[in-house]
Amino acid sequence: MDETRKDASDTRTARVTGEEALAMHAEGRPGKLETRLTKPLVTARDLSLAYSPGVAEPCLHIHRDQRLAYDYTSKGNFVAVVSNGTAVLGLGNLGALASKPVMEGKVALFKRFADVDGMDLCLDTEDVDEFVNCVRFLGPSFGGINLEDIKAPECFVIEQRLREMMDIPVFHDDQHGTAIVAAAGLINAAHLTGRDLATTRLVINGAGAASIACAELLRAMGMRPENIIMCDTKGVLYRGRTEGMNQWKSAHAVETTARTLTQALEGADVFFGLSVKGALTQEMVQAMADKPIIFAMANPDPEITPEDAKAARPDCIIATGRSDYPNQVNNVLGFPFIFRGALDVRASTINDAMKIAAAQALAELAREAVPEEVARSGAGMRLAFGPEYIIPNAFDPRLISRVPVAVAEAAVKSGVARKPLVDPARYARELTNRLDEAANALEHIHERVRAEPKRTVFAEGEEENVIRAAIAYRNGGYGTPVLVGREDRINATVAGMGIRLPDGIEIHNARLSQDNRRYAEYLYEKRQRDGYLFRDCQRLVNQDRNVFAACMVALGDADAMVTGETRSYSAALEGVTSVIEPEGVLFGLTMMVARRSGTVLVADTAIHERPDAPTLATIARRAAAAAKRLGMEPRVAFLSFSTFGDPKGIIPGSIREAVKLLDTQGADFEHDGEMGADVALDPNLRATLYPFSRLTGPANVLVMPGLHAAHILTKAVPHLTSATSIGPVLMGMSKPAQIVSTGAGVNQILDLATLAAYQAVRS
Ligand SMILES: NC(=O)C1=CN([C@@H]2O[C@H](COP(=O)(O)OP(=O)(O)OC[C@H]3O[C@@H](n4cnc5c(N)ncnc54)[C@H](OP(=O)(O)O)[C@@H]3O)[C@@H](O)[C@H]2O)C=CC1
Ligand SMILES: CC(=O)C(=O)O
Ligand SMILES: [Mg+2]
Repeated sequence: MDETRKDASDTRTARVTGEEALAMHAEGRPGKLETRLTKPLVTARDLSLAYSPGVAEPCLHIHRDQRLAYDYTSKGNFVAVVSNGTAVLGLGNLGALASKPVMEGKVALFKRFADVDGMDLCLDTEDVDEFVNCVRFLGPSFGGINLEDIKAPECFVIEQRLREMMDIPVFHDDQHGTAIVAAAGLINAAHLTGRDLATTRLVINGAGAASIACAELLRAMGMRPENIIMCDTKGVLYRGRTEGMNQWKSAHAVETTARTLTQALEGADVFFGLSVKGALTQEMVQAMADKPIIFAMANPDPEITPEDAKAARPDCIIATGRSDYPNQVNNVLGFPFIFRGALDVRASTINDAMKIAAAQALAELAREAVPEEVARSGAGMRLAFGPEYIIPNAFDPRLISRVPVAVAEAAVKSGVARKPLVDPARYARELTNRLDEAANALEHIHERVRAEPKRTVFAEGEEENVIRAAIAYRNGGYGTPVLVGREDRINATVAGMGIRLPDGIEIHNARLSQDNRRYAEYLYEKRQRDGYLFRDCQRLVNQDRNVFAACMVALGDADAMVTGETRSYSAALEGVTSVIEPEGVLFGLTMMVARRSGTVLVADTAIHERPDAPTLATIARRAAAAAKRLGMEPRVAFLSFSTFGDPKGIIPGSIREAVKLLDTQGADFEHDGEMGADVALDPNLRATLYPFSRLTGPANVLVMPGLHAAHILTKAVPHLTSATSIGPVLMGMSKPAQIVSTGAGVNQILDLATLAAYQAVRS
């Protein structure tokens, strides 16, 4: 993995270091997965229902009718990701155990992008019979089998035999997922360069799982076999070659005089790299036809970098398998959505019709006008159909409603669905609801900042977590971090971390800064009638890093700031607001990202201990506006201990007044209250007890009656559930400044630094 350098010509985004990747995997509960219960198991009654004796009922019903397993168990939404680690990405045979991070990652992607549950199974055998038996006997637990990173040619035999034996979809992702996504990209790249697939000349480097499947799918889509030349470690697969061959390679051997990749590429239209890092040279690229199409898909490092390919041939279209370059041709765009569609119609298999439908849906999506929230996310990328955007971005919210529908319809038409697809339009709507728009929006916020990088001050620059966050900020392409602190202290901390401070991070020592006088004068001008003498201002600028950092932002020497790790929230806020004034009502907005109920915004989580009615109404309006910016349709609930007058109390009075104020102001978003949190979040409860309530779904903006309740809710929930809490994000400052909670970790600091930078992008 490339480490830390980033220069102006580097168009890559979201870069991470190996150290960061290790830290992420080790943090908290190691790995990326855990099991979550979908039913309560609290009381003896729960136990009697979920386990003995109650569990006997579904067992007996399933015994009588196997199809009922889909009604009474997780089978229908559960996919096994199975590998023996013989071809882990492009890293080679790392063995079963070392493949586990990738397999956990695939399960995570299934969940994140298509709400498919999964389990990684790393099988410690290279024996085909053992592998096949192991998987076939596990079949009853799963609705589908996703084979992953098993090397050729064993993968072909394993998949074929399992498909014959099992009545659920068995899909080797590296073969078919890759082929589907690469085919979609090629359809569009050929269109852009005026090529007809029937006459296009393709060279594939690699003759393993992914390569053979790509060649087969492209043949099925109209490419001529003689126009596809495949190479492996021994060179071209030509007719008559005997060395290093097998029956799958032989099926793709062609009549040609070319013997090496270099010779094969002379005049070729397209290169597919499904081999190893660095296999394609600039000289080879220069020998290709006009407007060459280069898909360097080896992971984690491509056959050629986009920078090198573009330098050799500025007219090329280049794609890689990575998330940090434009045009990611990676099976992540395929397997989550293909299984989603297959599972939803209980397909017995994933056939060619379903694969082609998926490829076409992907290709068509890239050609459509890009919705605003996706278009504005481009970091140096042109997110309009063209050479830099031939395939949708993995975070495109339209993928979930398009690809599974195409796959499910193809399954029904080709006769492999065991459940009808009654109303495709309704199915598409249900699919959209499976995706958490707000969680997606966070990625778009990050992308937006990458597109307009900002100079952000990290006020507590001597702290290790702050330094780590600043490095991640810089490596992520969000802009230039400025650490406030003493250079020798910062360097000592960095040395203690066992790393070097990368270029592109600035250090400003508040005590020695040449700007101090300017900052002190600015502060004096502002505060002279609030009891501050000039020397007080000088002392504050010299000694209080929050004041110094805030002056940098206020005077335009930086775009945004983040602080708070070492000070109490109120102390940090006092320092910052002595320089940067609030605009209107200042409040804290916390984003609770919960898988089950979606994202919920909570306000005010930072400032007002007991907000009055006008303040509550303003907070609600501004929180609703923030929800809209995140792509949510706001449903605002004013929370209380009482619901619509029962029981009575003082606080509900001011809440009711706030609701009335919004009504008289003609607020253009759903709002209601006062109500308990359960009533707000459970529309069924509301429908039964309070049918007059005006909210049309679960509340997604919770306006809290006071700081006590807000603080307790947002601090307790992440510990009690799997929800993630981001914030409080300070809303209503006249310049972008964010304050983390005392003792915040690297990710929290980075999150708020990025959000501060985003506020700078928008202002
Ligand atoms: N972007 C994406 O979505 C995907 C990318 N890939 C990438 O494709 C690559 C191959 O994966 P997969 O097919 O599963 O693995 P396999 O092990 O099945 O196949 C690897 C193939 O690469 C060939 N190869 C290795 N080194 C070279 C070289 N220097 N020159 C030419 N050929 C070479 C091997 O040749 P030989 O037969 O002679 O040993 C073999 O045919 C990996 O880098 C992987 O990350 C895979 C799936 C998806
Ligand atoms: C993306 C993937 O599956 C691979 O590189 O193996
Ligand atoms: Mg793979």
